[in-house]
Amino acid sequence: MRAIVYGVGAIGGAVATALSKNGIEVIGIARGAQLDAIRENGLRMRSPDFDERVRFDCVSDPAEIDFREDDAILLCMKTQDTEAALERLRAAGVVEQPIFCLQNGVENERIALRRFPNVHALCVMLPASFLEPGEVVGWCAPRFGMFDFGRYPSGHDAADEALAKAFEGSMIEPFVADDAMASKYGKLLMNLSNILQAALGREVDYKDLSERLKAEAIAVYEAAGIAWKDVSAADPRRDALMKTGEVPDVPRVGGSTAQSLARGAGSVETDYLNGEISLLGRLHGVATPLNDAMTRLGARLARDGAAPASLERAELDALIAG
Ligand SMILES: NC(=O)C1=CN([C@@H]2O[C@H](COP(=O)(O)OP(=O)(O)OC[C@H]3O[C@@H](n4cnc5c(N)ncnc54)[C@H](OP(=O)(O)O)[C@@H]3O)[C@@H](O)[C@H]2O)C=CC1
Ligand SMILES: CC(C)(CO)C(=O)C(=O)O
Repeated sequence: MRAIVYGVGAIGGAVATALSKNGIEVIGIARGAQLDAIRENGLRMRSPDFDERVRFDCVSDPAEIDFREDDAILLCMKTQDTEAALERLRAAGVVEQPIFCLQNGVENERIALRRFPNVHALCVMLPASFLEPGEVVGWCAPRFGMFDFGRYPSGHDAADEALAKAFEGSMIEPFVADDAMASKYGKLLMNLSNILQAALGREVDYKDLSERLKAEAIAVYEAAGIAWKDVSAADPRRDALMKTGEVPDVPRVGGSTAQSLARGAGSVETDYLNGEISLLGRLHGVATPLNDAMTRLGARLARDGAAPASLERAELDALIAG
């Protein structure tokens, strides 16, 4: 198998590192300063017990790749960038190769399945940061993280087995699962708080709001008949594989949404996180006022170019009350 890692940020960087170090051929697709840095010096990946620079081929567009039958395409960009990326894959002649969605939320698989027949869902349990070109940090050890994956919408096939083999013994633990989407719906419950952390910062207590966001989502799942699995800290697999630690001289800004704000990316993924709950709520007649408010807040913070932790808790409470 050859891995095409499309979007070499926090997750793509960790994946490219784990696979390259495991002897798998990797081609990254990156852009901007990240592409320049990787081409010049490779990618530095750090975690609480890991600090290495890996080198792998990196291109700026799928058109530069001579695609092969044994390629696995790993989508590692934010959801708002998926459609444009898939169009570039289509233009490059990709048709049958398996496309794995290593992304939060549950919409990427649907976006991909409109265009490609062979789509796989992958639940990413791997907290990582990408803040400087050429550098990615993972926050867990002894593994960077673990993945549940299988064919979309359910089941698994030879492509999943091949990807599991590629990760076997690597810094990322693979789990082939017939119900990977249940893990992804479970993961979405965690990601509903991304926007709270991005707006308020890591030091502020927002547990009460997290619980309310989750309660709305679970009510929506019940109304929609959606199955979900708990992949949070309560997942016993985490004990042996994923202990959160410190990385010397690297401050932790926060999750993927906070990092988008910190990098001034100009967009956040909130429409596909809290917005997914709003969408499902509207489709199934369940009110989701807090997720609605958080979706609006995400759009506002991105529009304003806000920094992470730019809102006081009292301001947020007023905004929710309003
Ligand atoms: N970070 C984390 O801890 C976790 C993230 N996730 C999920 O993983 C997914 C990826 O997140 P994350 O790695 O944090 O995101 P990042 O923003 O760190 O990385 C995505 C990278 O893809 C690049 N990219 C986007 N579109 C293209 C394109 N068309 N061509 C080339 N490069 C492109 C982006 O470039 P640019 O910066 O120029 O936009 C960026 O470098 C998201 O769905 C996220 O929610 C899941 C679990 C944990
Ligand atoms: C759960 C969490 C917060 C881990 O970093 C994540 O998935 C993200 O950052 O989007």
